Amino acid sequence: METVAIRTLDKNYFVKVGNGAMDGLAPFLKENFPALTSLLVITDETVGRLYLQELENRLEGQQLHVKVVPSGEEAKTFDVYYGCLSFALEKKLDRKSLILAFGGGAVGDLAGFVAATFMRGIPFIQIPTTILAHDSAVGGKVAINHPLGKNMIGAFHQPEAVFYDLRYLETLPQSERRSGFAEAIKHALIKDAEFYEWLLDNVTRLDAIQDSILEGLLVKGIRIKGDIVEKDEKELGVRAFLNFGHTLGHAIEGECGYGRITHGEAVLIGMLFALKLSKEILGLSFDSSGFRDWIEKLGYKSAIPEGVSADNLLQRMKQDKKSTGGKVMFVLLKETGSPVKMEISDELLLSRLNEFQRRGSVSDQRD
Ligand SMILES: NC(=O)c1ccc[n+]([C@@H]2O[C@H](COP(=O)([O-])OP(=O)(O)OC[C@H]3O[C@@H](n4cnc5c(N)ncnc54)[C@H](O)[C@@H]3O)[C@@H](O)[C@H]2O)c1
Ligand SMILES: O=C(O)C(=O)C[C@@H](O)[C@H](O)[C@H](O)COP(=O)(O)O
Ligand SMILES: [Zn+2]
Repeated sequence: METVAIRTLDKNYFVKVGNGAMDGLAPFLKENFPALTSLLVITDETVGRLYLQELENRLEGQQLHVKVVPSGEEAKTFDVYYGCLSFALEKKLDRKSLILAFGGGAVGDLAGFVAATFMRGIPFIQIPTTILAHDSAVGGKVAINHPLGKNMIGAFHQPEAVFYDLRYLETLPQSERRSGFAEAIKHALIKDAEFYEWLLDNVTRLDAIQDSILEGLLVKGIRIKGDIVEKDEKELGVRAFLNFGHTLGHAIEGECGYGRITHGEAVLIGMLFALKLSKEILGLSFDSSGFRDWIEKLGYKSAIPEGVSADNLLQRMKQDKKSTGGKVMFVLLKETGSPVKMEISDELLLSRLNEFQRRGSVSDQRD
């Protein structure tokens, strides 16, 4: 079991990571929230079916309400968000209530945004249940989607604590393991070349990452994310580096329809594209073939999904949160572990996107 401390201007909290992390939840509540009036668990249908009873047992004696939302990106809609607020009002939550976000990143983002806005902000705790959520549960970005853009309606609202019990990950489907691992690759690429090499050597199958390795790589990712968030909580500078691969990734998610492609898979395609731009523009020295062979073996798609238009992607990227005045900003790498944010012209983007699309599959994209 590891404990990672996160210190932001807004809040100091810890992330408990490991098998059995959840044993700390009830004592934490007792010690830190003695005047708690009620708890609202927000979870999704899948996680609820698998683990809600266990959570309820842990919280026996508490005034507990449960809101079950649809699984996946469907949870991050305005209607679901509004439904959660109505439920909280009907159940008479107050400012001494606390929300438990019990699920993957979609539930965490939704529940965190409910907590950020209910009565102008009440506390919440993240209880992540996916690999991806080693990223999403830390750092306080909470949001729902708009048809015109990913996470466009949101806030910064740090959790009181994160209890990351890795036993939950045992039931994760392969596609979700793959999605989550993409954010670990991102953390390595933006911050730690050695960690990236270690991942290349040690992670060769996503269905069989040994427990000891899994915990280590998730903790490493959390530390990388935590360090960046501590320096720049509200994304005025270096936090944008955590967006590596997301400029195109979010555009792909929007164009495909939220939930049709997982967040991690879209971000991985975005990282491939950003690596390509980094080589061309910044002379990044990087073994693309090795990278492609590796992600191919892990089962990632490496091409923009068919039928998605480069023009539409460009329009979406112009509305990205990093972009201003319609100028598209990309996170690129000077070297592995050394990101920079830079403006890329519409002309260059369109031409490289068209090229990237034409080349199709991963094995055709060797450059
Ligand atoms: N706030 C942030 O900093 C941040 C960072 C990265 C990603 N995100 C957001 O996170 C979301 C993606 O998160 P995610 O990949 O965790 O997705 P998710 O929450 O949609 O979960 C993926 C799927 O796995 C199921 N699931 C969850 N836990 C499970 C378990 N233990 N066993 C079996 N099934 C389980 C869910 O029901 C869902 O169907 C995206 O909306 C993305 O934008 C946010
Ligand atoms: O925490 C951050 O900052 C990130 O960028 C992490 C990303 O992995 C995550 O997908 C985040 O939600 C994207 O943020 P956005 O501001 O581009 O919506
Ligand atoms: Zn992400």
